Amino acid sequence: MPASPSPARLAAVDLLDQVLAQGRPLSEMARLEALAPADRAAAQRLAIEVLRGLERADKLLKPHLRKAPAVRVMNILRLGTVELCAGGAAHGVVSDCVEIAAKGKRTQGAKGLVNAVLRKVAETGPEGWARLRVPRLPKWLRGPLVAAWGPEAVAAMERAHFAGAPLDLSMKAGVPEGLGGEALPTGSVRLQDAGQVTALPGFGTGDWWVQDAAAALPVKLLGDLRGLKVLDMCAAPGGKTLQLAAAGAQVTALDLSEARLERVRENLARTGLEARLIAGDALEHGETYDAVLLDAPCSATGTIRRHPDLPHVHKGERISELIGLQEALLDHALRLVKPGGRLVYATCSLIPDEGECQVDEALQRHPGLSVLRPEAPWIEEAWRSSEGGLRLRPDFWAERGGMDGFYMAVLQRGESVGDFAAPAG
Ligand SMILES: C[S@@+](CC[C@H](N)C(=O)[O-])C[C@H]1O[C@@H](n2cnc3c(N)ncnc32)[C@H](O)[C@@H]1O
Repeated sequence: MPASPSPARLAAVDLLDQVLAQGRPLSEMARLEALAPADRAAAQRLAIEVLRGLERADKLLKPHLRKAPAVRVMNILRLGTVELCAGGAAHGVVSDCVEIAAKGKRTQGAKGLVNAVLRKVAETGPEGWARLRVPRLPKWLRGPLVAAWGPEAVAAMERAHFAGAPLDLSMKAGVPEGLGGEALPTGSVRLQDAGQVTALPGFGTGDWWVQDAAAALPVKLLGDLRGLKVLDMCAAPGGKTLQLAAAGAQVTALDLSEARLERVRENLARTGLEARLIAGDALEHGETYDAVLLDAPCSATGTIRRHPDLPHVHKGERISELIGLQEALLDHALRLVKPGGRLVYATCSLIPDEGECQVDEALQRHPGLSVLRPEAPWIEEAWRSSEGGLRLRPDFWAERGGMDGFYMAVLQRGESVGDFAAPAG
């Protein structure tokens, strides 16, 4: 009887098929639910490592393949190559990959190929790996980013994507005993090799939540929120809702997706924080607030170091539609904030059309609108952009382990923006 391959490796190949053959993101992982938590975490980690190193793996495999094999066979080979080049024990990796091929009707015939190719990769691959260039972003994204930030900055971003990301946590109050990690100047706690998140001190007691250090900054720009009525206009999965609630605001968390809002509900329950939840289209919401946070839907290109599947799942086809939605949401958010109140506009995008340009254009559309210069000891001058916002990039804080790409600006409305006429009925 053939030996069973490791469940984590088998699931990692399924995940790679899902992303690279079906164009579905890693976050849709229904099939992983049957796995033990440690195997699920290992499968995700392996799939992420392969996606980060995909360009190198394909270059190393090419000389050993006379013609391109079926996608699943290629994904088995990619997994084996990345593991071997990261120092994985050749015997275990090769025999597991052969067993994964043996398990599938359409891959059984490629068992011999998998065995022969991975044995060759085991001999010379690890040395060749280090000589290959840092994997590049796909053309649809690289072009606009080079135009915006220049070739050197984009090369630095690619190095940050390839290096991956540490785990950043936002604290509800103090840091729980035994958590360890580095206290970042912006207030987050950073763990370099965290392992299983649910096993860390303070998870069960809801003392913190996972949130990239850059993603934690837009809420900080809203200032003192104690007792204020605040709208989180695009709230799910809720990292910023938790921050707003922990800062003492009376929070309304709104999101179009009922399913994603469920994640906000779970996060509130775990942390013991409170917010009013509304599922619906923010463009139809008509209440006014002391402050509004608009963390708008976007290309999410700032999160590629955590989500290397993203450039394979999206090819930029939705960006112009997203830019239109951001503009409509920003105009509407201005009507929902009381005159004199603050609105923070944010996106986890590296594309200026979704950040700097949105604010520039809003200033032209609304003569009563101003951008407030954010002031805080943790703000670095290099982060400031000309229209008054903050631009964060994955290549910043390189010595500390980077940060997600983000854009954020604090807007203050005057009287002339115009109020929202709630739909009748
Ligand atoms: C960038 S995510 C928000 C992340 C969230 N603020 C956090 O920190 O966890 C954008 C969210 O906008 C929601 N969304 C998209 N269009 C919307 C609309 N018209 N009204 C309300 N929410 C919308 C999406 O469902 C998605 O959850």
